[in-house]
Amino acid sequence: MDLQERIRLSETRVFKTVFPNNTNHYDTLFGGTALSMMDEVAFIAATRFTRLRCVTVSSDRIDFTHPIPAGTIIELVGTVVEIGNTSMKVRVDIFVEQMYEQKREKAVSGMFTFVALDEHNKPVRVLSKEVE
Ligand SMILES: CC(=O)SCCNC(=O)CCNC(=O)[C@H](O)C(C)(C)COP(=O)(O)OP(=O)(O)OC[C@H]1O[C@@H](n2cnc3c(N)ncnc32)[C@H](O)[C@@H]1OP(=O)(O)O
Repeated sequence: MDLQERIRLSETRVFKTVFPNNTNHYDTLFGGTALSMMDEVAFIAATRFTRLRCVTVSSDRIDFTHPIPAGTIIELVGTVVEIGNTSMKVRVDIFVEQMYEQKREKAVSGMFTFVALDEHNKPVRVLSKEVE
């Protein structure tokens, strides 16, 4: 499998509803909850890309550009966008959709870095020689 195919196949999409148990006193999705969901989706994408044990080593800038109201549907999309030696960057976007109309927009975007580890928790190469 070539690199582009591997990136395509590891793209990870998760839909969720924004119910009141995840909202703040403004009746919008709590930012910390959004970050947790994003890290999880990024983790799944990194794991599906490498099929190795992956840990989050860093999160870069996260932009919250639109509030996410209670009673909406969100889609989180995680994509591997940069591959290092033992690390990789995964971008996660959150799109918000209205339930009862065809309206969708990007609300949050952020970048997470993961490191692949061996069974002794030592960093290992993300890609085998044959994929490179
Ligand atoms: C899914 C989860 O819930 S994971 C839980 C939260 N995460 C964790 O607990 C991880 C804790 N951190 C660690 O265990 C260690 O920092 C490790 C094992 C990830 C990395 O150990 P290090 O000694 O920093 O490893 P090392 O210096 O060899 O760097 C490994 C790679 O990570 C990159 N890296 C290390 N720190 C950072 C950082 N802060 N930001 C971006 N990249 C980093 C390095 O550039 C290197 O990348 P490359 O091989 O592609 O060039």
